[in-house]
Amino acid sequence: MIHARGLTRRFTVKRRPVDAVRGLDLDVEPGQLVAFLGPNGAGKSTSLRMLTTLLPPTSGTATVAGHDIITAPAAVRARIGYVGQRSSAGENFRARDELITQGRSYGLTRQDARRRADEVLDLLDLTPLAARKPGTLSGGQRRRLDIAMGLVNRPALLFLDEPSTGLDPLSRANIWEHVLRLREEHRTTLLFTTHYLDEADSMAERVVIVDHGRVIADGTAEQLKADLAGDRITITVSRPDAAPAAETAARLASPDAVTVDGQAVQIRVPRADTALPEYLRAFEETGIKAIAAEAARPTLDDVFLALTGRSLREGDES
Ligand SMILES: Nc1ncnc2c1ncn2[C@@H]1O[C@H](COP(=O)(O)OP(=O)(O)OP(=O)(O)O)[C@@H](O)[C@H]1O
Repeated sequence: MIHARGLTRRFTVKRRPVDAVRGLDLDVEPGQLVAFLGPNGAGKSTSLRMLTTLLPPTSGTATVAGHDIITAPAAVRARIGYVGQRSSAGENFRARDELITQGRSYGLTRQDARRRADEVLDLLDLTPLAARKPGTLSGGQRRRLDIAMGLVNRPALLFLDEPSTGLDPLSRANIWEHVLRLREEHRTTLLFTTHYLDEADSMAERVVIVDHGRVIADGTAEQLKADLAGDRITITVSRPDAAPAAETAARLASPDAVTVDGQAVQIRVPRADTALPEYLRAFEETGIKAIAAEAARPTLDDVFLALTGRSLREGDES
């Protein structure tokens, strides 16, 4: 469904080059649900905009939904849907009319455009809101309308750029319910970008992590966590400062696997169940009293940290 080779995009900002995407290779099979995860400025949106023909690449090639993005952009656009970060619906027309206009722009007859508008309203549970103007909808309802707009042409492949950013948890869950239904009922191939680690982890069957315009990891969330991050154990000690405990821990683990946070020492290990008793024994032997211990499975943030030395959460806050 997507075959991209060496896609790059350079912008010039104040006469300086900015390499937003530095050689994207990506193959997505029909029906896959793929998350594009990365910090601010990693090149996620630029990649999506190239794959959807909204932005010409500086170099590289790609076929999307069977057509070349450079030589046959209209054929690509006819077969895909794109839901950008900003809402695509205007303010002045009713939701249903927006959808009809969208259908007409794809060459549907007035009658077919109306029929399709009603279908997508139903698919996104928006029928009761069909006569409302987009500006009067809540954030979550409006995002659903954006998705409906992206589905008017029955795309085999839908790109969603941060579909749930800025929404409250309930609206986020609701958006996902609809996206998953779409996939189940229509086998739509889905590629979405997100900052939310939990969303990529729980929703996507495949996670592509990008940083500084490059893919730095690609696999199922489980694979990435098992291969790159390992488990994390946290031991809290009775002393106010855990630095001596960290020194003891570093004798059993590699020093960069150990971090200190106040009274707690965190250690990255391949398997927490066997490692934890070893560390507790070592602490006891050196006269360090542990008052609490816990083991945690890794998150995708641990994967990103292992790959880059940075936290994806830091990127979120910036
Ligand atoms: N139109 C543009 N002109 C100049 N620079 C741009 C343009 N679009 C993107 N960039 C730059 O390219 C880099 C990648 O941006 P992009 O929006 O693709 O990242 P992103 O991963 O989608 O980030 P975010 O999560 O913040 O949306 C950034 O440094 C950004 O400032």
